[in-house]
Amino acid sequence: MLTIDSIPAKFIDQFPEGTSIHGILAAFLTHGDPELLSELDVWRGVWPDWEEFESSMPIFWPKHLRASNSTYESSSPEDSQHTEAFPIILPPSISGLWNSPPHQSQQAPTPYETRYQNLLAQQEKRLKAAWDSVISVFPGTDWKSFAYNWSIINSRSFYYVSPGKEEPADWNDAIGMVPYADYFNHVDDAECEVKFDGRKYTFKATRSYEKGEEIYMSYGSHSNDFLLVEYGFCLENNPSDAIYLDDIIIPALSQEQKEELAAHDCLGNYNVTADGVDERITATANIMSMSPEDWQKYVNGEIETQQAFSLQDTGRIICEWIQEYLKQSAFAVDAAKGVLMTAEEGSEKSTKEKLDLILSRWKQIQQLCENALESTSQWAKLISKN
Ligand SMILES: C[S@@+](CC[C@H](N)C(=O)[O-])C[C@H]1O[C@@H](n2cnc3c(N)ncnc32)[C@H](O)[C@@H]1O
Repeated sequence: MLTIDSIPAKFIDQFPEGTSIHGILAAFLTHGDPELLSELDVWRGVWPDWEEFESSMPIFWPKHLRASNSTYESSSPEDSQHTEAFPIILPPSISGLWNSPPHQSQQAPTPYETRYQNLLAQQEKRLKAAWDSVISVFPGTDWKSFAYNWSIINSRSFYYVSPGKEEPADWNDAIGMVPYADYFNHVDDAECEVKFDGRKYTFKATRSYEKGEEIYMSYGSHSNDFLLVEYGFCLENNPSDAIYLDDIIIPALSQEQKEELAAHDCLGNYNVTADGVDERITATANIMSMSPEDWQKYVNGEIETQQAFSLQDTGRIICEWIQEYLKQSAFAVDAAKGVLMTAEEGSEKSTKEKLDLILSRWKQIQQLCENALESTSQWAKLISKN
């Protein structure tokens, strides 16, 4: 394995404190001892090339295709600094932006971890921090070489924590590279069991495979927005696909409601899947439709759920939130189609491919919203009959 433990200490010690393991591994692949690196040649020989990352990962797309709430003007020092506004075409979990109100980002009383939201901004922050560290040690570093190695690690690493060490505060840094195991492609419900015993990985097929059949593994239960940003692809069939309603719900809450919800761990990360909404969304819709006294009784389990709130009121509020997301999706689809028309005139093939990918992602989101609407309205009606 290639981990922080296999890199010579004198290489690691050059980096400023706080440099991510991800950054040091990428720096090692870029500037490490050629003799040590030559041992990895066979493995590295079949890695994808830079062009593949450039075309598949939104972080490397041209600026007009990746408008986001990132505070980094650009992850690439080669990019010129544009100030003009670009249409928002990426899904909100990726861009953190909306085409029409609600456009505020999450206003929680205390910030919370949005692991599956603001994806591009979070990724740019990690890459930029790693880049700043590497150029402080190797000022002449070539941006593309480093960004390539950083992306290789980003898309091909496995969970790894050094023996005897605590898990790092940032889960993105619990990483190591497992030669050849990084050839596995991802499906959500992979028929392959992956185990890590603290030292080594084992991979075991959980059914028999035909000769030549591809064995997939699972990279985790990730939404398609996450897969697109981190790995450059979306799954057609993804049971873990989800969208988030935070930017719609949180601005509609009073400060007291936010504090109350935060105290019950029900503020933020409002997750919608094709099956419907999570309990936090239900609890939040309830706080809006119930008296404060009843809500207290309900969260403390002092009254039966069915007596506690009107399912129709709760269901109606939730459906309005999902409709709001659908409204946003119509704006983004129009914006993406507008960009597509200009791209077609200039017959820019790679731009067209990216826009087609974004449009197909939006289609998935719209279908997910429709399914969630259907299951929420059924749930509201069905249970109220009981
Ligand atoms: C760990 S590598 C997997 C092996 C990869 N095919 C290779 O050797 O380059 C992860 C990359 O594989 C691709 N990938 C993995 N699973 C995929 C899938 N289900 N559909 C499309 N691309 C996938 C993506 O480009 C992703 O960034």
